[in-house]
Amino acid sequence: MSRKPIISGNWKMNLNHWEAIQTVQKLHYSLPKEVYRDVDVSVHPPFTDIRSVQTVIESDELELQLGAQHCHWEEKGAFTGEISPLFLAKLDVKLVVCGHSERRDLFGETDEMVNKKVKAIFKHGMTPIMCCGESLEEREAGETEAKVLGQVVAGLDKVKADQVASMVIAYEPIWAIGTGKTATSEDAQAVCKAIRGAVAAKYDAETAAEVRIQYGGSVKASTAEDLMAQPDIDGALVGGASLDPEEFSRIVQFAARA
Ligand SMILES: O=C[C@H](O)COP(=O)(O)O
Repeated sequence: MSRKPIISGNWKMNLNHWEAIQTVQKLHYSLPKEVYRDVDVSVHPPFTDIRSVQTVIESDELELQLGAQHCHWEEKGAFTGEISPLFLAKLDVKLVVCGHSERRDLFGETDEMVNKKVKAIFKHGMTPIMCCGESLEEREAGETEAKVLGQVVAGLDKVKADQVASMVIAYEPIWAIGTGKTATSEDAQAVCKAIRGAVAAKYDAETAAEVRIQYGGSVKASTAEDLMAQPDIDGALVGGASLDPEEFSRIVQFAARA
C-alpha cells in the first residue's frame, strides 16, 4: 500500500487576510505544478483569512487544499467565539486540525472534545488531522507511547474504520514544537510506527496501512528529507516554516520525492 504524503502548513495566529493572499500566491509560484501528483498540500490560515484564501484557490484553480486550525463540534448555537464545521465546509475547507497541543494545553481541549470534533468534521465531509504528542516530562519518564497511543485511541472512539483509513494523524512531540528541536527521524519513526500499530490493534491491518501519519515539530527543509524517508511518516504538519513560502515549498518537494 503506498500512501500519498501530505504536507500541511499550520499558520497558527499569524498573517492577516492580505498577507494570506500574498503568501498563497507566492507558494503557488514556488511549487512546481507536477508536485501535486505525488503529494497533497494544505494550508491552514486563521479563520479571518479563510474566505480570502478560498477565493484565490478557486479563482486561480489551485490544487492547494484549504484547511482550518480548529472548529466546534456543534453546528450552531450559543457558543460565543466558536466556529461551526458547517461554516467551514461551506467555504470548501477540506481538512481541519483538531487536538493540537496548543488547543489542549492553552484552551483545555480534552480527548473527549477531540473525539467529538473528529466525528463532526467527518459528518460535514471534511478530513480531520488529529494531533497527539507527549511533553518533555512524559518523554523523560518513558511515558511517550502510553500518552500518545492513549490520545489516539480516545480520539478515535466510535470512529469507523473507513473514516480512520481516510484521515490524518499528526504526531507532534510538544517539546519539539516551535523550539527548533526536531525529534530525530528514528525517534519520530518509532512513535509513528507505534501509532500505526495501535490503529491496527483497534481496527485492522488494512486500515492501519491506509491512515496517513504526519510528523510535526520544528520541521524545516533541512530536516524534512530524513523525516520523509521514514516508512511510517507520511508527511508533516509544519508551523513556523509554513509562513515562508519558499521554505515550505522546499519541504513539499522533499515529500514529493520521498
Ligand atoms: O502545527 C504545527 C506544529 O505545532 C509545529 O509547529 P513548528 O513547526 O513551528 O514547530
